Amino acid sequence: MTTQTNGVFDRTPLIAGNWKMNMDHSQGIALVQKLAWTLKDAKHDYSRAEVVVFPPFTDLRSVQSLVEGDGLQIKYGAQDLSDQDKGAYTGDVSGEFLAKLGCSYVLVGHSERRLIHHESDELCRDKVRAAVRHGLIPMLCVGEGLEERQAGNHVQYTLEQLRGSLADLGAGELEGLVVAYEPVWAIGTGEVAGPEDAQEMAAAIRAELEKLYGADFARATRILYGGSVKSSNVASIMAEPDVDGALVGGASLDAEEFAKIARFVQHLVTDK
Ligand SMILES: O=C(CO)COP(=O)(O)O
Repeated sequence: MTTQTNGVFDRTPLIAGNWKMNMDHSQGIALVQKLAWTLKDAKHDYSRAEVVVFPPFTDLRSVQSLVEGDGLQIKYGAQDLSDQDKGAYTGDVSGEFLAKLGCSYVLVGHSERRLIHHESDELCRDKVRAAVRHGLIPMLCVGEGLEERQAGNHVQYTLEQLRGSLADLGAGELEGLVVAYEPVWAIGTGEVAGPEDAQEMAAAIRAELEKLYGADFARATRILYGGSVKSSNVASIMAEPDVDGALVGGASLDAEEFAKIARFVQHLVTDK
């Protein structure tokens, strides 16, 4: 990933849409089609801002057919995966199956999984490992709640999550890793972390990655911000040197708004 730069480093910005539990497969196809058309009309350059969607599992086969059939440059991934490859794990989905569906990425440890499904750092680590085993790029989500933010422990808390979710994994296994910083208090609330908050954490995450895996790894790793990102606030967040993209929830369900976010980012990169 060395095409366009974000600030100082060679990192292609990444705009990702996490649909969460929204959009059945026919709605999902319509959304991807509209997104692709909107970006095409705007002459979006995907090499300057990568665009990825994370539909529900049940949409993935339909999205694959559309993307492959129409030769779209939009990439897609799953919102979760099992830490196991196959067997008696009712309701779970293997990374092997996701790879067969053409997924490029997979979210690991989204706060809604950590909080609602009580996923531990250790489980997230095993999921990261499963993703890598099947050639999927893990997009590891970390971020503090309101309590840690108010107590001023947010950096320490988030870095602990990061270390725990990557424990015992080597740099060689993690090529392409993406980290998404999503403060829980900013998700779906309309509260956005200030650009300086996003930068503070992104820089701390990068410094930690450097400690763990060395400078080259840290420099190459993309760190996204997520939490109430919209076309009206993405520019200021992306202006920060360590923020390489956005993980967008609600606003990614509106093709025009999501395309606008991707377009803004592409322009920022071009103009930097
Ligand atoms: O959780 C998020 C993306 O993964 C953020 O969601 P919102 O953009 O709806 O706040």
